[in-house]
This record gives sequence, structure tokens and C-alpha cells, in this order.
Amino acid sequence: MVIESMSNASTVMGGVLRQSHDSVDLRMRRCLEHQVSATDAAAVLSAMRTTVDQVLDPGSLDGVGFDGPKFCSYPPGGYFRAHNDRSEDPADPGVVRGRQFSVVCLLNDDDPSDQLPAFDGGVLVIHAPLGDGRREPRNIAMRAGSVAVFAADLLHEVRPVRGGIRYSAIGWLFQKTPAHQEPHQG
Ligand SMILES: O=C(O)CCC(=O)C(=O)O
Ligand SMILES: [Fe+2]
Repeated sequence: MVIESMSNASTVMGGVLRQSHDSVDLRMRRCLEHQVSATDAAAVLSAMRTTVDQVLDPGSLDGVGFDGPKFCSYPPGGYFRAHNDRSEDPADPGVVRGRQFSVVCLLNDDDPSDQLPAFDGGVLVIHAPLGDGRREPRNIAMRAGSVAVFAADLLHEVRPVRGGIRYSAIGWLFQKTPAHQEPHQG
């Protein structure tokens, strides 16, 4: 299963994209990215596709490509501070500037009674704009296998993990442009 192969996979510290360079910035993000097999990636991708097809109307997927999924683990003390996934920086790749939707699949949860490793904390929070300049934090309730789809320009964060390891996968639906037909690597 995916978590098992993530545990055996090679990892790098999760970076933050700036001017088309991924760099580790522990003020923003503390987690690991894992290389998993194509078979494991395909299983998660298919769960993501199922939800995307349920929640988005097919017309909104014209000319849209998928980048990912990326597999991340958040150890105790791990987090991803408030950010949005769509870059406005012309120096960044088109697949990142063109992100329309973020798709998150949570791979485990806080339930100690199943076979999966459990974690505490690590809630995905969306800071929804109220329209008057204020934002309201909304905890996204997810279980292992839940898929969340949200607009890539919405502010969101992963709250610090208090115990155990939180495993998740993330991908993005991006608007293809003639110059940027293919997802970049990494
Ligand atoms: O793991 C998650 O719930 C979301 C991670 C995230 O926001 C990101 O990788 O951009
Ligand atoms: Fe994000």
C-alpha cells in the first residue's frame, strides 16, 4: 500500500517554489517528499480523478492538464504554513502559474483502530474569503482516502502535526498554454 512504499522510498525535504527554484524554507514548510512507484501513484491518481469528475463540471476541464501527484509526509512538528498554490510570478513555470485546482488525497488519519499509522493535528485549513476583505478559517474534515478539491488560488495551510506522521498526496489541474503543454518535473 502507498504508505508502506512511501516509508521505503527515497525522500527530499519539501521545498517552496520561488522564481522557478524549489528551495527549502522551514518558515513555510516542513515535510518530506517521497518518490513512489508508478503503480502506487496510479492508484492515488485514480482516486483523485474520481473525485474531480464528481465535483467539477466536464466543461471546466477543457484544455486542462494534471501535474502530480506528489507524495508528502509531515512528521511530528511538520506543517505547511498559509500559502496558495498558484504562482503569479512570471519567472515560474506555466504549470504552476496556470494552476486552477489543487487536489489533495489524505492517505491516513487520526483513527488508531485501523491498520494505518495514525497522526494528531495536521488539519488542512482553508482560509475562505468572506467577500469583505476578511477570511474565515475552515477545517477540512478528511479521513484516510478522502480527496479534497479546491481553487488553487485559495489560501490554505496544513496545521502542525502533533504526533505520528501525516501522509498525503497532492496534484494540480492546470490550464495548458501552447508554450506549457507538459508538467515540469519536481
Ligand atoms: O497535504 C495537504 O493537505 C496539502 C499540502 C499543500 O498544500 C501543498 O503541497 O501545496
Ligand atoms: Fe498547497
